[in-house]
Amino acid sequence: MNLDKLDTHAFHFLVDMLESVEIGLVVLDLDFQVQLWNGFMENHSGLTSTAVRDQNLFSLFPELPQTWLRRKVDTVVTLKTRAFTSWELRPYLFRFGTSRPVTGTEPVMYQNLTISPLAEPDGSIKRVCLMIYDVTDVASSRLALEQANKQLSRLSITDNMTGLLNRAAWENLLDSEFARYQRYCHPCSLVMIDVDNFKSINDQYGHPAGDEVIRHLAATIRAAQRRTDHSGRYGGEEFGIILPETDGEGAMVIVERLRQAIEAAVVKTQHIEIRYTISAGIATLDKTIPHATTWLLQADNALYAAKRAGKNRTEVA
Ligand SMILES: Nc1nc2c(ncn2[C@@H]2O[C@H](COP(=O)(O)OP(=O)(O)OP(=O)(O)O)[C@@H](O)[C@H]2O)c(=O)[nH]1
Repeated sequence: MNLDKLDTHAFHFLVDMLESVEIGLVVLDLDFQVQLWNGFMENHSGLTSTAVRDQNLFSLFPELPQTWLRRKVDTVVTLKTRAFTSWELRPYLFRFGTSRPVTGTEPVMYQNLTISPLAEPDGSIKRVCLMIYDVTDVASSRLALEQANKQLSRLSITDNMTGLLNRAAWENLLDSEFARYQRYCHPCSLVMIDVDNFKSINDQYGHPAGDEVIRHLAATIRAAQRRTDHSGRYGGEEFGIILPETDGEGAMVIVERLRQAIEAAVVKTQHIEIRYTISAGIATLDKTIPHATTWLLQADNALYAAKRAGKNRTEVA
């Protein structure tokens, strides 16, 4: 655009456009005194251009990231080039509200920011222009998509009925804990748990009541475990718990506490009260176990030994 040839009329509607454009425009001198503040900035900050004129930006907005913005502006002035920051790196510069909040986040306007050097006729830089773009819509759909993807990946590793890990996800962790033992030799125990006489619970009270028992056991396991333990639903009424940093004795204490809690519990469902018990098998890793599947087989064998020995008990491989 050739500014020399601009008549007063053209100048007037150019200023009008700057005032009404849906982008925030702020001109600052090198001491961060505000020289220009357009309509977008007035509307969203609630401060008129007269009120901010010649005021220091950081006094007006003490919450601005001062060190960061000064460094950015320094680079723009020194290199005489534009700088750009996307909302993904810094969600916003000015904390403005929005009428279109992003689901699950606070209602702030997401912003992209461009900082441009404004050259004087002699080529020197004495001012910069901040351009603030409202990208809340873009951010909103991107964040919603990310949330949906996160939920999908959570669903793909979760057992629907119990909320514990499903078999595939749990077996992956079994493999990783086995590999970790090979490298660091920290103690690690595996527990397999099965509801006793579950078929007769189903037969006597019905399948939905059987499901309640499965959910009850899962909730009791979840409540008993440490954050570092990994529990999963291995099959119908069979569960596995991996106990990192736990030797055989430690595992026995944990499992016996769980077994006794289950023995003492009552599952109340549709006016019936169900009591049930569990059997458990423990296998603690040692150097003779060649593979994760062998480890699992040992815990399973211990579990069936517990069943054969009369149920409602824990056996060690
Ligand atoms: N309600 C319900 N039952 C299930 C589910 N998955 C498997 N089952 C049932 O669980 C029962 C398992 O029975 P069995 O493997 O014979 O074992 P059990 O009766 O528990 O006997 P022991 O293991 O020897 O104590 C079968 O009747 C399956 O139909 C489920 O998700 N919900």
